Amino acid sequence: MADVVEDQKFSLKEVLDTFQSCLTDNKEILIDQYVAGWRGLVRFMNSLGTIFSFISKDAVGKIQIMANHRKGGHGEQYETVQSMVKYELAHGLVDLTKRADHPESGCRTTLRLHRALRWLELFLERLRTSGEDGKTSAMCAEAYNESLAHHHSWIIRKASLMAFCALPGRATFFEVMNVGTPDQVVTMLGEALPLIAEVYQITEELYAKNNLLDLP
Ligand SMILES: CCCCCCCCCCCCC/C=C/[C@@H](O)[C@H](COP(=O)(O)O)NC(=O)CCCCCCCCCCCCCCC
Repeated sequence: MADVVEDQKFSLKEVLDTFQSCLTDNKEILIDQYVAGWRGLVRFMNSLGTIFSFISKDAVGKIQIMANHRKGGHGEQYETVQSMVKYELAHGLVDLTKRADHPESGCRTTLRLHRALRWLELFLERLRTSGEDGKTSAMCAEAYNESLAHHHSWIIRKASLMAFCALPGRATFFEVMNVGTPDQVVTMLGEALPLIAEVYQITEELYAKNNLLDLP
């Protein structure tokens, strides 16, 4: 796991830059950069406390699956989300209706991260527009209930909502982001969000077009 999540100081700028660099000129999504964006986010989450380790563990597992696809014999087919979808569908490498021979397909793994990206977008938007006394746990829970919660079991929903209660207040949260003053954080969020939303939208449309939005 050490090669997946290194112990470096997190900066939100890094996520902004990484998600920016994952979009090619013709709007394809580069998997290396997409996965690197998630690595940065997981690193940040780890710095918030061990209560988030069950989330971190799942995310790291998925990051590792995608890294393995890239390192594997067909790694070049996994350069972008678009080429991955084309390759895996053409070769019958995706379990479409029930989990069977391909529980670690790139398509279903990316779908899980993709759904989490929607949570991130909703959460960051709430953080950006919140007042000084805004409650991060409530913002996080609202964003979760509007997105990922629809795809999680009762027990995962309960555990997640409990973990969110351990989130630090807005001021501390902004400090840990390591970006600068609260105003600078808000500016950074304003710059990062349209890119995250674009990456999400492109993936959503690609998955919808290929009937992949409900992969088991
Ligand atoms: C900062 C607070 C962090 C809040 C994180 C909110 C996301 C909550 C996700 C809860 C996942 C619980 C663990 C288990 C999940 C799996 O069941 C489930 C389904 O997988 P399966 O089909 O293979 O079984 N997995 C998933 O939905 C993927 C979850 C991936 C979560 C990645 C979360 C990374 C969070 C990074 C936070 C960074 C905040 C940055 C703010 C500037």
